[in-house]
Amino acid sequence: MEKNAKIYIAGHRGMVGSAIYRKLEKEGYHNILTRVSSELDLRDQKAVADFFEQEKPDYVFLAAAKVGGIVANNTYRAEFLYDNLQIQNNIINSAYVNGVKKLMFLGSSCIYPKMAPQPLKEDYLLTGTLEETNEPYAIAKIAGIKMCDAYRDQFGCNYISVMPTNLYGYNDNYHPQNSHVLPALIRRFHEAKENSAADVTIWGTGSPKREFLFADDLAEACFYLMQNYDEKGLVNIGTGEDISIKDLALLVKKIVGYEGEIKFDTSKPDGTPRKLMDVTKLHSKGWKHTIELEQGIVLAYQDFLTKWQTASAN
Ligand SMILES: NC(=O)C1=CN([C@@H]2O[C@H](COP(=O)(O)OP(=O)(O)OC[C@H]3O[C@@H](n4cnc5c(N)ncnc54)[C@H](OP(=O)(O)O)[C@@H]3O)[C@@H](O)[C@H]2O)C=CC1
Ligand SMILES: C[C@H]1O[C@H](OP(=O)(O)OP(=O)(O)OC[C@H]2O[C@@H](n3cnc4c(=O)[nH]c(N)nc43)[C@H](O)[C@@H]2O)[C@@H](O)[C@@H](O)C1=O
Repeated sequence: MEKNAKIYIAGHRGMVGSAIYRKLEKEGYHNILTRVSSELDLRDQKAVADFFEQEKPDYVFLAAAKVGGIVANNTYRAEFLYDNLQIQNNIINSAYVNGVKKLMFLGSSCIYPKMAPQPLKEDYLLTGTLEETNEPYAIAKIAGIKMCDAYRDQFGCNYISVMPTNLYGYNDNYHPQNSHVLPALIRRFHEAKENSAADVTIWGTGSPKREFLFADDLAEACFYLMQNYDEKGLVNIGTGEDISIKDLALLVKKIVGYEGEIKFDTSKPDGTPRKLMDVTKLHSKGWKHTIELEQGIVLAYQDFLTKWQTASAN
């Protein structure tokens, strides 16, 4: 990407989009195009077509999506399917119509079958049944991969698809029900410490395993792959290491400094038992993560504290 290229980050206010924005700024890119959802609803086909026709971006990072944790995915099933299909269809087609040089589509590790062998290799896509709680979201993400591939096959578009593992970091969503596990635990342990609560309840059995990548590391990978990867199909982005939800809870508890007990609410879903990424392809392209889990949680907790204190002061 040339330093004066016009680069559109869809979803620049979100956790991932804001990390990509910081990375591009740090690298000296100054022609970054952004719109918040209240200015441009990416589900609106005409609005997106007009925006692309007017702005003619050179490159696109597609990091806008309806996103949430296991309960949000399972509750807002229609929105996770409709919004995500609309957003990605509108952007990918408008990018083609307006001659975008390269586009990156962000999927998710939930595209893989629930019971796929571990670690998850890219060629396990579409080899089995999906996890029920996030099937609508996963189907939208699989359609996004296939859109990019079909536009490459038929029209020669250089559109690439990356599949991040579970993410956390600055600007995360700390909603008590709709967030992902890591921000949810940071908030719950923090509030329990502040209120001297005797125990903290976490969802499910604690036995599922998840892999976590700090969003700024993901942004580094996205930037690297945008310069060095031009292939059809998909590439996993992760660390290649995972942890049980119970051990994750113990780690967050330690970092936050909470001293009470942990309880499990087994009426809440566990979801996929394990989704460890095979990162062989990513490493072979020349990129590896740098922020380890404990260090990342410390950074995320500091970010949470800053925003929490700012919010309580207002
Ligand atoms: N968080 C995670 O653990 C993971 C995320 N991903 C993927 O990474 C990408 C980014 O996720 P993340 O940053 O966590 O999500 P966030 O929820 O933090 O950000 C999503 C962004 O999408 C924008 N958006 C949503 N709906 C619309 C709409 N209708 N019109 C315009 N903009 C819209 C929002 O814009 P605004 O702020 O202006 O409203 C928001 O900034 C997504 O594709 C997601 O699927 C993949 C794996 C894991
Ligand atoms: C990124 C990814 O995110 C989702 O899939 P998920 O990996 O299951 O995500 P999660 O972070 O919500 O949960 C991980 C595990 O943690 C347990 N858990 C414990 N306590 C809390 C808790 O308090 N909140 C949440 N959310 N989970 C909790 C929870 O029961 C589960 O076993 C999908 O959106 C999917 O589509 C997707 O792409």
